[in-house]
Amino acid sequence: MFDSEGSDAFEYDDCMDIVPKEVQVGGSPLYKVAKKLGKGGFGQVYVGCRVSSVANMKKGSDAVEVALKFERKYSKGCINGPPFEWQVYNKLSGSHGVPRVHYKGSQGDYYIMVMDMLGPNLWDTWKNKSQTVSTSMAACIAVEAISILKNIHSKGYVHGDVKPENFLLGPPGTPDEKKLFLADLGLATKWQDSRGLHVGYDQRPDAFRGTVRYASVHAHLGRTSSRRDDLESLAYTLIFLIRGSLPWQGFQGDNKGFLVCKKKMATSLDGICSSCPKPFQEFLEHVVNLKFDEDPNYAKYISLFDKIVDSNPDARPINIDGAQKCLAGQKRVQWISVYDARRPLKQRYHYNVADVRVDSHIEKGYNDGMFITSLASSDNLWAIIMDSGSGFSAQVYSRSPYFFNKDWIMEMWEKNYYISAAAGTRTGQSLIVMSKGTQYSQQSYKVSDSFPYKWISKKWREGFYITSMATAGSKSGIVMSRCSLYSRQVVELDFLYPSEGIHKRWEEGYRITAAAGTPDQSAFALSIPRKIRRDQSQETLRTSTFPSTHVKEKWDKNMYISSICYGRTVS
Ligand SMILES: Nc1ncnc2c1ncn2[C@@H]1O[C@H](COP(=O)(O)OP(=O)(O)OP(=O)(O)O)[C@@H](O)[C@H]1O
Repeated sequence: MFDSEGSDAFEYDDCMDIVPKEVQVGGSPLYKVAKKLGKGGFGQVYVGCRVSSVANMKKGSDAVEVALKFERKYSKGCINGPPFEWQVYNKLSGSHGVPRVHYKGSQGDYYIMVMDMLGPNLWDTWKNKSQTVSTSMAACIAVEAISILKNIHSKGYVHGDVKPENFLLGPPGTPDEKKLFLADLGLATKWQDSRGLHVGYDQRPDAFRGTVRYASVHAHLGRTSSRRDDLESLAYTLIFLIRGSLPWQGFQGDNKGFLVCKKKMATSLDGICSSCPKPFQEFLEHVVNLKFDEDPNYAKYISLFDKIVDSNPDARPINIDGAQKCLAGQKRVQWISVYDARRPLKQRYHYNVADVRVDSHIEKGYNDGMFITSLASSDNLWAIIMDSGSGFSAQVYSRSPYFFNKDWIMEMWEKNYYISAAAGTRTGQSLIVMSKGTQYSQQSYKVSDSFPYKWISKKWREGFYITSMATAGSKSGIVMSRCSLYSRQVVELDFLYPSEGIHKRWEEGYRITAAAGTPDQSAFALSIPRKIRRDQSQETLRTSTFPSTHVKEKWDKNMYISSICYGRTVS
């Protein structure tokens, strides 16, 4: 496990380590030491067969066959007493995806752990399966491994040596044979101190711990381990299992670590992931961009593999219960609607509106003295909110196959109309509404592949405020206007609904003034209005279907939709 490239790189002299023939430690029954199961940098693992029982044996620790992990006293990892791994197992043993340790103690020259007997590791499985695993198997390993790392991380630890050899399946022929475990906690470290704070960052370029082939670039560079490193190693593990190799294999000699690191840094993500299905590259992309102390979004990573994990549980080669639990508490919500307290007004909503019906709904609203105030799109159908309280004096709109049809917008700007609402469909069409009577004096918009925070900041400095936001697929369209409506503005952006952020902002006097959602992000512009209205209350609602009954209940309380967006957000 220490500075090794992979299990194929190990060489041992079996005669050097003669483990006892029988073991009894820490009040355990007596075990006969049988077949060797595996061997790593420090430890050797054998099957132990129970030959006696002890009084009051706890359930689970009465197994007839166990795994015995031997570590030589005074070896590198045990200079100051029992291996550090023991302490980590005290915290993690038996929790989701971690083998259970029943007894531990020393005997003769060894520290010995008695643990659940498990099945083959993923390295052996990979070797026996013509050195590649199916996409379906890799996807199941991915999601379940992410949930196991989430569990280990939630207890304050980083595993530190994520690789195929350390993932074990349950024993063949038992109900656990499709269950995944992550063993070998010998290189675990704490990322969280006893007060729950993140450990401090440091870098010691000479201090490498881990396995060269799967180590994160940060680990190569000697940076303090944090959760991102386990996830990066997991990404390399998965890619290795699918492709059968990684681009930095084959270096030899004293300088190997350095050369591997250099190659890792120089190889593009496309190059590392070539011939892997897209979710694996997306996963790698997410995790290599994690900051030292950033909270990984495990649920989000798991959902990247949604499309390639078999929907039929029986067809899955690995059990993914842990991953599903991880997502279970994560209610998927689609609609986010924002309500403002207003003086009574007439408001109307239309949802699931197909293109052909857009004109008739809008015309009817215009005839009844209403203007469009918010727009959204779900599954290429439109949601249109119209009301009588907009203050607009005239309005035009345009549906187009492009996300923001520049020519039409320029033409309408010339005529003193300003964009007052916009929405885009998953496939890139847009519906743009421009109005007169908006209180805007100048306007600018930007369409981009990622949220254009830099551009927004620049525009803020020039006196513009976000006045509309829309998305089309993963593209964002942000409209900013010079106006005297607000005195300050901020943006809350999250993979989830940024509940905490929004509540904090509300307390500071901000109100949501624009919202947009993509399949994996939601964005809110929150502003402090210049004119303080008497009742400034605001509420948000997240629902999986269009909130038609809720809207009516809100109207009864004089709360009216002020923004609405649709995005597959997770809360
Ligand atoms: N509980 C278990 N049941 C079955 N096999 C096991 C068990 N624990 C470990 N093994 C086998 O023994 C191998 C080495 O175990 P482990 O990784 O714990 O030892 P190590 O010396 O710390 O190894 P490394 O050098 O890889 O860190 C594993 O890859 C696995 O094949």
